[in-house]
Amino acid sequence: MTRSPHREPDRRPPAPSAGGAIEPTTARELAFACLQAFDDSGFYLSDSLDRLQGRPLSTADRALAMELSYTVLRRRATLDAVLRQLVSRDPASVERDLWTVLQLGVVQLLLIPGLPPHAAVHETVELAKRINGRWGGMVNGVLRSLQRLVTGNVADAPSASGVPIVAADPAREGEGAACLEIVYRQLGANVFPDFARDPVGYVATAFSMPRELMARWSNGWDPAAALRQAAWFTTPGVLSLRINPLRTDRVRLIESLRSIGAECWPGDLPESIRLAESTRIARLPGFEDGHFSVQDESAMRIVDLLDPRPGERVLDLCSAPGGKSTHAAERMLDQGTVVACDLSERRLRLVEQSAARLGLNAISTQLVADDPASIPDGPFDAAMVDAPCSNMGVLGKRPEARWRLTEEDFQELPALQLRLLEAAAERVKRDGRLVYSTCSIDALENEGVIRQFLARQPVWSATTQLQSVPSEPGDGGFVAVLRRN
Ligand SMILES: C[S@@+](CC[C@H](N)C(=O)[O-])C[C@H]1O[C@@H](n2cnc3c(N)ncnc32)[C@H](O)[C@@H]1O
Repeated sequence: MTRSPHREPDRRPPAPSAGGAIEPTTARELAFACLQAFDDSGFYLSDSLDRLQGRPLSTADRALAMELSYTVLRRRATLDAVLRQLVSRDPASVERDLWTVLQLGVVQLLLIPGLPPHAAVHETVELAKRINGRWGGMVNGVLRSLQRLVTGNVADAPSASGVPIVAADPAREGEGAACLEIVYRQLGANVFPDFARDPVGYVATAFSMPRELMARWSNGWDPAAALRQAAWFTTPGVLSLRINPLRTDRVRLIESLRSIGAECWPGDLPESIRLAESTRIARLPGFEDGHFSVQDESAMRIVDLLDPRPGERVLDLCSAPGGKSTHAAERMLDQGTVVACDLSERRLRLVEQSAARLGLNAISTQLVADDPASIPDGPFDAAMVDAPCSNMGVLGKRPEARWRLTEEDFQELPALQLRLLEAAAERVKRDGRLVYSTCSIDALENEGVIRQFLARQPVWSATTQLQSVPSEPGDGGFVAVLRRN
């Protein structure tokens, strides 16, 4: 994706960070360090969680660090609205890292049910003191004020004083938006705009959804639908696994997952399984032995539509980290070749690691430059372009994306996407298939690119164009199947 400078959700002018780096030894410290790395350098939280774990933390601590840091990033505008009520100083003058510690405290007291409040306050004050000896008193004061501000009531309708908590109803888990339950924890003060009078302002703060992005939603502006869509994007969504048919079958994998207490059931595609709750994937039985990969069902549809067959030569132009290349090789029974290209050498290593874990030999990786001349020559029987995009269909899974996107991205990305699609198309043989996909729900990146492509390349026609709606039941995205006439 085009890198844009990171913007604070509430566009606060940058205050000095004043924290310095810490070597994390607790869940809260790890969460803070990941957020600091994101603010300093734009690092993905998932990368930081792996990188910063200097001293081994327990699985429970790591899971808590992940929940804390992801929730802070997904809900930053909401946390800021609450903090503005509590902090007497001008927020713009508060050191950035101190503000992050305060956000971590508010998340624990308001948004993550089940955390004991005294531990949340104590641990957060200790974290503040460790980063900067002078911060403990202020953090303690703000969090104690927040405890007094919470009235203890819970409502089921949006209001200016209710902080929405979004959870999945366990009885309906895996059903997408249908399983969402939203409850509102009441505060003794109004912190959000009134939903009825200013629905855009309300959703932007109560659900931390940048206004510019909401304006681009393809469902138009229906306040109730927008609220549910924003609520969905505060959750990581449905977790699906794709079985590797060369190593196991769906019935056996479901049995072995259930044998360790992981609730799961078959998904819509023959190779998909839905899990009831997110879990540490590498610990599931069969992961190391390559019995499955993690992949959303909307992403599985892409290779399903490409329909690669044993013995074919297939180009995957934007392949890393390898979700679709490995799926294609599995569908081809590991016979033939998937030429997996990418611009990023580091990410191509991930394709190789996945192929090795899954026992696939048909994948051959190829580093390319942003120049069509570096792409391997055709002819290919089939090609896919799973293009770099805005990630607008997966904002819950990619919490960083919502704060990075700019208007310029929506100008630059379609031009890059069209260029990549044309480069792949040139290498597909007559009667060959070409699939274009994104994990965006933005028309400019989807139908818009296909329209331009068909106008410029009359030998191609589109046989299918599918838009997956976020939460129905998984990620949002787009796929088009093109045929050379
Ligand atoms: C959406 S991701 C691909 C995900 C992948 N298909 C999968 O299923 O795991 C887009 C990828 O495009 C790569 N990319 C960006 N610009 C590129 C270019 N000009 N040529 C090839 N790859 C590019 C990025 O490095 C990134 O890995």
